[in-house]
Amino acid sequence: MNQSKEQRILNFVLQNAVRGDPCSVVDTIDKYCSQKEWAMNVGCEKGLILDKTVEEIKPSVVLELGTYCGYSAIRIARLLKAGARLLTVEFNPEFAAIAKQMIEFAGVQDKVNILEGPSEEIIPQLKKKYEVDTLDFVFLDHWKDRYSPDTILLQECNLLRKGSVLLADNVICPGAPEFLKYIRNNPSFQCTNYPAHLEYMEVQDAMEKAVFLG
Ligand SMILES: O=C(NCCCCc1cc2cnccc2s1)c1cc(-c2ccc(F)cc2)cc(O)c1O
Ligand SMILES: [Mg+2]
Repeated sequence: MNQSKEQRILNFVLQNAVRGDPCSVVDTIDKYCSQKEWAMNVGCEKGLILDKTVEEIKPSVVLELGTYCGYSAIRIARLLKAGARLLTVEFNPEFAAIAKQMIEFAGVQDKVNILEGPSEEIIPQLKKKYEVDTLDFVFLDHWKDRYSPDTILLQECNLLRKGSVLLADNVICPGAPEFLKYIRNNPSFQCTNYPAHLEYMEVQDAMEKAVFLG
């Protein structure tokens, strides 16, 4: 049975990156996906916006929606302080299995917990099952039409506190128009747009940051 693209990316990392070195894993994925096969990692340009946001917040508890191969989970986890943790949610079991191996190879597995399932099921479990009080940072990178319902769900589950930061990928390409409409018209959020390019392409994209005002 021939390999999936995600398996080929993982194999390239296992053969070319440095075990235990998250930066080399991130750079190796970017090298493969810019030179050989495009894949929907947040990439290096938007990855820098993600890095700066994490460095600014210094979060203790992070939620990522949309793990894929683990690229952004590794980017985030490498910047987390001792004791901080990342919960990352993936819907596709194959992707979750690839991400687990990628995260372990990078050596950040002690900071990362991969949760398998749809966001609308997982989010309501975060407090009781995953012992979350509130979330300091949420990276939205899953189904684009789930961004606004899941932002509402996070509020309903009392998972946001004054100052919680949401960062959404792809608000231009593929686009999340309903989310932008919702979040920019909501007085409980202070929004900032960060124009960028679609990963590995010369196509316009952007990230949207939204700070919850409580
Ligand atoms: O779809 C994208 N990401 C979402 C994958 C959703 C799977 C999940 C659903 C779900 C539900 N619940 C919990 C966890 C999860 S994970 C995506 C797509 C493009 C893209 C694709 C073609 C193209 F021509 C131009 C851009 C670029 C990107 O950066 C992306 O992130
Ligand atoms: Mg994305």
